[in-house]
Amino acid sequence: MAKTLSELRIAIDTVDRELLQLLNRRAGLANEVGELKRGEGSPVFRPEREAQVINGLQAANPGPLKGENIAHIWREVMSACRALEAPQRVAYLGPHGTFSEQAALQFFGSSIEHVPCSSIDEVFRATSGGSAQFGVVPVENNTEGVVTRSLDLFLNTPLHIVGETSLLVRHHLMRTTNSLEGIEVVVAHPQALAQCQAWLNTHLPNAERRAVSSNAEGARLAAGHPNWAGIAGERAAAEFGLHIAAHAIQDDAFNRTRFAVVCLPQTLQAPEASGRDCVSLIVSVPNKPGAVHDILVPLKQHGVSMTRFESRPARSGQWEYYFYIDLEGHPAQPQMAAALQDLRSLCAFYKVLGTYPLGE
Ligand SMILES: O=C(O)C(=O)C[C@]1(C(=O)O)C=C[C@@H](O)C=C1
Repeated sequence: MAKTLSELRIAIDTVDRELLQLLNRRAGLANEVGELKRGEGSPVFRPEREAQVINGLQAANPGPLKGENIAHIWREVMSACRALEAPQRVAYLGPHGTFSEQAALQFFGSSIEHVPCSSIDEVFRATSGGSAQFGVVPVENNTEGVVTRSLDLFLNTPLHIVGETSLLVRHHLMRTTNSLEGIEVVVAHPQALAQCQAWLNTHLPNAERRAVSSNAEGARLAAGHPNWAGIAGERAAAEFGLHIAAHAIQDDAFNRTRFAVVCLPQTLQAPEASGRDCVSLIVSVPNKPGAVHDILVPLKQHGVSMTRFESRPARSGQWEYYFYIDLEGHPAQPQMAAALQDLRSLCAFYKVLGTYPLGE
């Protein structure tokens, strides 16, 4: 005979008590790991280990929970265990409610100390100056392209990339009421204004578009001006007590933004191989015919895949460029090590920005 609701709830309560015991046993082990690491002076956060834990559990998952549920649950479990070892301070483009904050929480889980910053430059400064151990910065959007400020700051920073994560970005129009009537000004980050331009042209063609430092800042301003509207994520609407007057107004339904996680090499050296890794480089080549083609040759020869190739002007006044390259693999693999060695010998400038596990 099928179980009654109260019988099922009693069974769930029993399982929850078992989970509670097991989770605390896990936390106790993490505490021991923490002591061991303090003794050795080794880093608390080990992204390759966390990636291996999640990949391993997803592979072993018999269901009915989905693989993505497993990733969410264990990211939170490991976040709590990590915080027991030592609290991790994470800088991002604030204030509270931004997509950058959401990306930081998606990557590190919720057991972190928040360091909201007023600009991308400030995230780099806070992280290289030590007021945060890690920084989370946007690098690329699939509709608007690269976030040029982040790429330019990567060039001279002592920080390196130790992880990445990407978010499906849904922009909502928010204000003090839930109608579109009487909106005179739309305030948001320039990237959000650009990502919603077709919708704005159709629905609010006469509203002024005003760029501010973050979408959450736009939402904060909209909360104080009845004729203004902000464009931001759901968290910002909740944070500033705004109504969503129009949902998901981004022009591309699959609007994704990729974020890089950065830190000083003394906080965390390049993560070891996780099995699904990426190497990010910045290079420049001598200004001669065929030089860009030449740097691709070692990749082909050693069978290394390139997943990204961006250029930024070198600002030398000579039409020279820096190339931002992502390669799939890890320098511990002989073919990657050989490709990097050959590539380096062809470059006028060569900087490894980071080696890290591939993100979601
Ligand atoms: O294995 C470790 O090094 C741990 O510190 C444990 C643990 C975990 O909870 O599994 C926590 C933090 C690290 O980032 C990786 C994994």
